[in-house]
Amino acid sequence: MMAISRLNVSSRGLGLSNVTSTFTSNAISLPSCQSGLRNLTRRGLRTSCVLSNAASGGSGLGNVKDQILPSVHDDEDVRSPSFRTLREPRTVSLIPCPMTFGQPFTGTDMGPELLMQKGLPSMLSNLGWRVDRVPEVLGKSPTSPTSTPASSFNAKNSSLVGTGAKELAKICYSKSEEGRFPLTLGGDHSISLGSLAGVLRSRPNTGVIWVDAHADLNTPWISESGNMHGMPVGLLMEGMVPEGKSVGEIEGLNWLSEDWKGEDGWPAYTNGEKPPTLQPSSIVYVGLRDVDKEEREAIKSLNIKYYSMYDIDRLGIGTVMEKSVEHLLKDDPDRPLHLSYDIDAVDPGQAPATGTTVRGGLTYREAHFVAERIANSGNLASADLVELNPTLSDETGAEETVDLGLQILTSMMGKSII
Ligand SMILES: NC(=[NH2+])NCCC[C@H](N)C(=O)O
Repeated sequence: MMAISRLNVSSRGLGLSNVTSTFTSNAISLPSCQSGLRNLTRRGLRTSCVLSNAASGGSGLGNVKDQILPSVHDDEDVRSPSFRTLREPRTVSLIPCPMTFGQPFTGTDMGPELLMQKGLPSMLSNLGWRVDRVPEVLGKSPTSPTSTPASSFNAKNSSLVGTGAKELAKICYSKSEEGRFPLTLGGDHSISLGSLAGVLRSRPNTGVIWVDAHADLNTPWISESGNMHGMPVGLLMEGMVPEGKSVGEIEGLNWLSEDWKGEDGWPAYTNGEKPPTLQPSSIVYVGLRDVDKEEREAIKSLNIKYYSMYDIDRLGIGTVMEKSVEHLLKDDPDRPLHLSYDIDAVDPGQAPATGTTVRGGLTYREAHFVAERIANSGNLASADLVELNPTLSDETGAEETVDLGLQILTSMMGKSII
């Protein structure tokens, strides 16, 4: 036990620069991972290479592989994901959302296609899901950032982000209404403004698990960067908008204002309905390690539940996830849950291909466990996986990150070891 936890802690210490440069030199001079292993072992990084074999689907070292098997347990078994808040037959709506205007890098739009090409739809059907493939959500006009006037708010590309999020919100809303599981593939994390708003409109009592290195609790009134991938939680969270201001006045976000007139797929708020919001008690953060000053203050003053990397080191991921699930389900065991998974929650050693890497993240197994435990709650009803950007790492790192994304997705959708 001691040995395992020490190994975890030390693998957190492998910084992006270390790991990436090791892979970079291997990628150029050594074609196979077997050769990579020799180099890595010399540097004492054997774990990382075993992971890269696992990620590449089992080729290479002996029996290291990742199998996609649905659970064989019966409903009584606590390990058996039942997705019981959904309508039968259990259907996942797979929503590719390659939108990237919430942060500065291009390349985040490649995530959905890579995940699809690598077989996500058939993996999901092997897990027992009916798969409803939704056409790409790209957002409508304005079509290019150059045609967009600069936002008068500290929210870069807000018209593009907001219009795109509205399109996604419509889809997540209608799929949730049909009792399906909206599974959104980003794109940067600003898309979750849309997925979460859509899901919350249909299922207002949804509880949220936000797995991320960052809190994404900014608003244009407090953000240091103005990047909207740092704002999806803040824009929906009750208590984050200053007195006398409203999210609906931001360009592109009028669909979140109380006097929204309504359009096809996103009706006006009538009969006392309010625009979707998230209560501070309805979210749990897991994996935080890079939180802006104002976000920290908001987390404390709103009493938002969080488990930072410090807490994960202290308590272990098992306890952290028990407490997270218990926090969200204590008052309503039948509450639907939404899992928003930013790949940058994972340590850059295992997930280098993303835009805002922060050292000291979740290990490979912790990254899986988070998804497995939420699936096993039986309450998971919607999810996002965001911020894969294969252009921000060498080829090996890109492939490992996409493969890890696929494994996290299949874990949250019910893949089980036994
Ligand atoms: N989803 C993300 N990667 N978010 C990063 C946010 C970083 C920083 N807190 C910001 O607001 O700019």
